[in-house]
Amino acid sequence: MDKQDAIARVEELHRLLNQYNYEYHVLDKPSVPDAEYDRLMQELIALEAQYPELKTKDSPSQRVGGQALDAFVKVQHHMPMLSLANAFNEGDLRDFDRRVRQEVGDVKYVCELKIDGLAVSLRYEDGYFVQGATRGDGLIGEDITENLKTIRSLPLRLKENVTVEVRGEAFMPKKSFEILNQQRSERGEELFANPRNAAAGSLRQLDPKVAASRNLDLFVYGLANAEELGIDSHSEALDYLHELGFKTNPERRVCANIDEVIQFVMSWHEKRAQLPYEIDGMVIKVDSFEQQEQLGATAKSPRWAIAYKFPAEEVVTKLIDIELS
Ligand SMILES: NC(=O)c1cnc(OC2CCCC2)nc1N
Repeated sequence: MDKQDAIARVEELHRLLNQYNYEYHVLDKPSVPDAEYDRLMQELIALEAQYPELKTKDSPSQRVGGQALDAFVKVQHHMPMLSLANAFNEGDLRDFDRRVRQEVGDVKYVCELKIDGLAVSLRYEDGYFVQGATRGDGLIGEDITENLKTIRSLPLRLKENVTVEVRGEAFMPKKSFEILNQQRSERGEELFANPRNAAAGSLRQLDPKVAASRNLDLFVYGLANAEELGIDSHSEALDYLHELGFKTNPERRVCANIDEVIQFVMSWHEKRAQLPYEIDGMVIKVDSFEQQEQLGATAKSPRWAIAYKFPAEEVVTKLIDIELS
């Protein structure tokens, strides 16, 4: 194949592989068999070997591209990553609602599952993933771009060529956690205490190949620069993120008042055991960005959002049957 044809074919392969990856890992609805995906990937790798100048950073072949690092570079967040104040019971939620309505009057809330993983910030420029970082102290995080690229539900290129700063939670599904600890137990290695620690430990690996082996996943839940994109509410921002190709959590609900919030929150206390990932509570946010602006934030946390923490279950320690020698 001559270079001109190769350029066109590589672009088509990027489009196909990104689409099939999106269908499989974001929609969980693959439209082609894995063998077709693998065949196209092999074709791309062969063309990139034949024409190295066609191997770009955003290529689907470069998800596990990075060399092992010596250390993580620090990153200053364009917009600080705030943390959440906590509510522990219905009264705390009603107090939150009262404070909010005193300030801004009638509000709608968006209720989301609180994914128990690691908060990350993702930067995209003209539709391309350019940098990912941990929360750190909220102002300065660690650059874990190469590790985040290994998460298959993280799009390397968006469906629109926009520049966005996105917040999300990287997590390890329960099944992946169990398999990982089973493997570590067989190798006599120290076990991870929970999926959150396993996800954090995986993303802090200096070698992306280790992160790639950990089957991490990602839900995005915030668009930091939504207002400059002319979006008026958090619920619209989440719909837009989904249209861009991100994986958003479908179990969210817009509630008209705190009674609906409380009913929804309590319904998930029991149901969460059936989820394929761990949640440690719910996050309640004022929907309107104008009202969020009016409410503002303290040094640490927004006044327009609160986390409701589920009571910790009594930890039933799973005795690992120890081979009695
Ligand atoms: N772990 C979660 O699922 C989660 C965490 N945080 C937020 O939003 C915070 C972020 C900054 C202000 C509101 N939403 C979430 N869903």
